[in-house]
Amino acid sequence: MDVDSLDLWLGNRQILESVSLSLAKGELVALLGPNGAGKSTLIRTLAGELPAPARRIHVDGRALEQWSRAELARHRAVMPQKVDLQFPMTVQEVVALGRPRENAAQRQRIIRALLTRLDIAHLETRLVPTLSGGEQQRVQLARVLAQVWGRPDPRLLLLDECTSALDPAHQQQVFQQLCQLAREGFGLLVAVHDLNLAAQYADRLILMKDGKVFADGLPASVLTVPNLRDVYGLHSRVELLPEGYPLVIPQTPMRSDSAYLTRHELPQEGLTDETPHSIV
Ligand SMILES: Nc1ncnc2c1ncn2[C@@H]1O[C@H](COP(=O)(O)OP(=O)(O)OP(=O)(O)O)[C@@H](O)[C@H]1O
Repeated sequence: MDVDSLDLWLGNRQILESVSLSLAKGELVALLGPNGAGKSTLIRTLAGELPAPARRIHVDGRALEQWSRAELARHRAVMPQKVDLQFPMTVQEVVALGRPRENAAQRQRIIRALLTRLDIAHLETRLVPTLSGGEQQRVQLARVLAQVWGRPDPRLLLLDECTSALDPAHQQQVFQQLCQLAREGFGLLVAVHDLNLAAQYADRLILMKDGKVFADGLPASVLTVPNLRDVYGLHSRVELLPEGYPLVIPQTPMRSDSAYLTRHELPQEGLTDETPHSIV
């Protein structure tokens, strides 16, 4: 997938400005940036869900607007940030939604494989609305993966915060699966807030700010102290681990907003009337 100088307006607001990026097969790219930077909007635009100007987005060399909805549905899968399922459907039924026209035996094989990969095989017959937030997130990921599983190229996955509700062990497990998918030839663009998870697993990071690409490159070149200060307004320490990727240790938000206090500056006796509300 290639994006060339993409602008996007919603109503009278410009949300994306001159965004250019590429995503190759076999590549896991993490999309980073503060709240409101434009990550979800970019993912929805690349997915064909928001109307983009013509010839700005190419999938496998062909302009996005030349793909039919059915073609796109077969070749890319999208996991939105929020999936709120209220219907009393089982895990198996929800994952099967990702593969509606497959013959029953093959569909069952795919579902089993995905449930095992995402550590939810034991939940197969449970009703999804009764699951925990993290369990539901893994079910939705399995449903999304079912759409593209075993299908021919191009296989593109656009995932918007697919691990935000997961405990650290399951975050690691899901990202290991995403790396495995990249090795199998998928191209993955994954919006994520966890900088260290992104640094650990992504081949490349794209850091957004105010609807623009601020930095795009290897984790160690993107997750730098100045970049984190300029994009997030965050003081941080960054250490290069022996494993070869950076570790970000967030410190405090910038002092320009005097409402923030470091832990050592917090009042010893609990909150007082003088304590800024923003630390409550
Ligand atoms: N339909 C819309 N109309 C107007 N503005 C919108 C619309 N959808 C999103 N926005 C705005 O676009 C900006 C980018 O939103 P977006 O959801 O893409 O950010 P994000 O980087 O995914 O944020 P987060 O990390 O909080 O999920 C925000 O300022 C948001 O308020």
